[in-house]
Amino acid sequence: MLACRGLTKSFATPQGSLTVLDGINLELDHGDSLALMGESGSGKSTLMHLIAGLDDFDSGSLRFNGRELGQLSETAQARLRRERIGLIFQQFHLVPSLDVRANLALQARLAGRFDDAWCDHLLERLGLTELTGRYPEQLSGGQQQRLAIGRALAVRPDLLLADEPTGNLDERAAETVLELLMALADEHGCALMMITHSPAVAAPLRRRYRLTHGRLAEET
Ligand SMILES: Nc1ncnc2c1ncn2[C@@H]1O[C@H](COP(=O)(O)OP(=O)(O)OP(=O)(O)O)[C@@H](O)[C@H]1O
Repeated sequence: MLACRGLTKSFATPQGSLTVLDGINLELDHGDSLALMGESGSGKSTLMHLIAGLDDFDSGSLRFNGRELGQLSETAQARLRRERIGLIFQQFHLVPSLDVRANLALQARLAGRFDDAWCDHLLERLGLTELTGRYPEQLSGGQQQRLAIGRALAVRPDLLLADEPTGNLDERAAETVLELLMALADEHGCALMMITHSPAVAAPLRRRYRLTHGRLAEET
């Protein structure tokens, strides 16, 4: 479903060009799950941003569902990503003026993929049914992150990208959120790529990769 080949990315800095990704090869299939680990500054978020289309790569190839992203128009790329990729960040990025149900449905509505029954199912699975009329500020951190997971899944994506999704949560809330994230990705058959610093968080995922000096290596 996702195939990166020889992806490179450098940033211009006052000290000169900084090569962050130096030939990344990676494949991810439906139902697969992968932890992306590495020191702070090793390029984990940069790689995720390239896959999500939040930034451009310098060279290499990025194929998603059999299509070379670089060959699609900006609009087609944006549509593909809006419809097929769900993003979850450490900060929840919920809309303060929308209640739980409206936040959950937001991306799916924008992508033209809203399904009432699927949203109800997600609310139920995420333990948010009783809270549907509340606003984000009336939720705990764990509840907010569960809602952000629901929003990403509401679109029925092929790929979920999660950047330290439990980084802002205490241990107990983190555990619940992770279990739900993995269970729902599994039930829905979508691939999951998760950035984490924690070996314990990475352990249940099918594969673990480490970024070092711009290169990606699988941990055995
Ligand atoms: N827009 C930018 N301009 C210049 N340098 C950048 C830019 N974005 C990221 N970098 C640099 O690229 C490197 C990789 O950053 P990135 O955020 O991908 O690391 P990370 O592995 O996700 O780190 P962390 O675990 O701390 O979140 C860092 O040295 C960072 O300073």
